[in-house]
Amino acid sequence: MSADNTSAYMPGFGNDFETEALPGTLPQGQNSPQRCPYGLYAEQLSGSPFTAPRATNERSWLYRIRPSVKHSGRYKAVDLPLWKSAPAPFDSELPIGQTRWDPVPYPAEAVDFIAGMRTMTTAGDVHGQAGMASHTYVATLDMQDAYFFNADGELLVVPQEGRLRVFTELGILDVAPLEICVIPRGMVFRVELPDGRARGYVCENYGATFTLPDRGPIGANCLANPRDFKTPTAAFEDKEKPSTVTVKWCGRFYVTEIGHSPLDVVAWHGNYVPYKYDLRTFSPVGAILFDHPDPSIFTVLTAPSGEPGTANVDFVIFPPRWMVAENTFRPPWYHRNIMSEFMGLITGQYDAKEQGFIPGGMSLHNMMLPHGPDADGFEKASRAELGPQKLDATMAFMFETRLPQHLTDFAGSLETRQEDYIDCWAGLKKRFNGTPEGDWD
Ligand SMILES: O=C(O)Cc1cc(O)ccc1O
Ligand SMILES: [Fe+2]
Repeated sequence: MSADNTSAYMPGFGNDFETEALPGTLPQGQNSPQRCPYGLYAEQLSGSPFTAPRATNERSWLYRIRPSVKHSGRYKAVDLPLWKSAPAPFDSELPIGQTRWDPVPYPAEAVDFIAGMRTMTTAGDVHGQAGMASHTYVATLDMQDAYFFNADGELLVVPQEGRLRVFTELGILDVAPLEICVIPRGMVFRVELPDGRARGYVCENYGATFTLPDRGPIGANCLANPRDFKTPTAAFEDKEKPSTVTVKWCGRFYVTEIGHSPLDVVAWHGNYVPYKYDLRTFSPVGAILFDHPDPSIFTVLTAPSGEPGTANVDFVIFPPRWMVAENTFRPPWYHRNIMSEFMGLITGQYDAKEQGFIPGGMSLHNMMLPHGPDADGFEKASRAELGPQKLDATMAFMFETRLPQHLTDFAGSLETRQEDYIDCWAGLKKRFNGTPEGDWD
């Protein structure tokens, strides 16, 4: 392990960072000296094509004890049947419809962060590097001498219960509920569970990497500010022990056995990096006179597709905030959406669904399927006396993609699926009675 096995961070989003766990390990003024300091090997990890425009060009230079070819032997196929990849249309026999689940229970057998991954939805095509998958994870076992990397996309991890200690090639991320982290495509890592068990959500993004949304007329501040993103300083393991490296590659899994830790990067520089972000540092902007804006104002990170304004996937949150709009139905309006909305609740209550959507739970409102506040929510919001009101101690989020999200068989047959979810709208009455006031009795 590096010096003292603690995590430390550098602020900024998309920066060109440099960091060394031992002084004097980074070559200066060049990337590939004839011999690197300390006898380290130089290696480039590219997250974009070499020729990508400067604004989207991502790569890091890693100075490591062994080159990555030594962390990869012969691969053999392994099965992780609950981690699914697109295309998997109609993996579930369930007809289309609004869907909601209570939290996935912890399994009886001990599983680590990788074996504990359960795919709920898939969208797009992993082979075409477009689309995403929504997962929930339930983990009870540390990855000790077990390592993993995902060639299929970056992983945006949203802890809901229990902290995660994510050892990556570039350093250590300590992540707690109400924080998130992003692990880049191809980066080796392992996850420990300081609280013994952990549950949360993962967005696997097959497409272009997450970036900060443009703010337009909002200006240079608010929403997610770049300095609140934290990238770890270099940390390494110099560990000679029988170990496994599992790889996800085009939807399949392979394992290779090696005799040492692959987390052996002593120093690195570059902009292809893991990072974490505290959702409490998001500065929401909203309606300060009337009406309910589109939820895109709460976008933390967006992964663009090739089409302007049309995200491969957006990561959107619904954080604590003041509601002040006058003469306004304040919860989300009823709507149908070309994009597909997978939601989770980290803590508290969500204003459109005060009952039934519980922390650790999930919902899916797919392409063009109607949804909005439940009958109780509509009733309450339509009659509420409208003073300034704080929505407090709450944090919901959404993975919203331009592509339809297909349910997995696991999601469709999960025992915590609420078969009666649709009934939450049953009590919505006809109020139209031919008079301008309508019928509010
Ligand atoms: O469906 C949802 O609850 C998410 C959502 C919230 C909102 O404020 C507006 C639109 C929207 O899809
Ligand atoms: Fe919605």
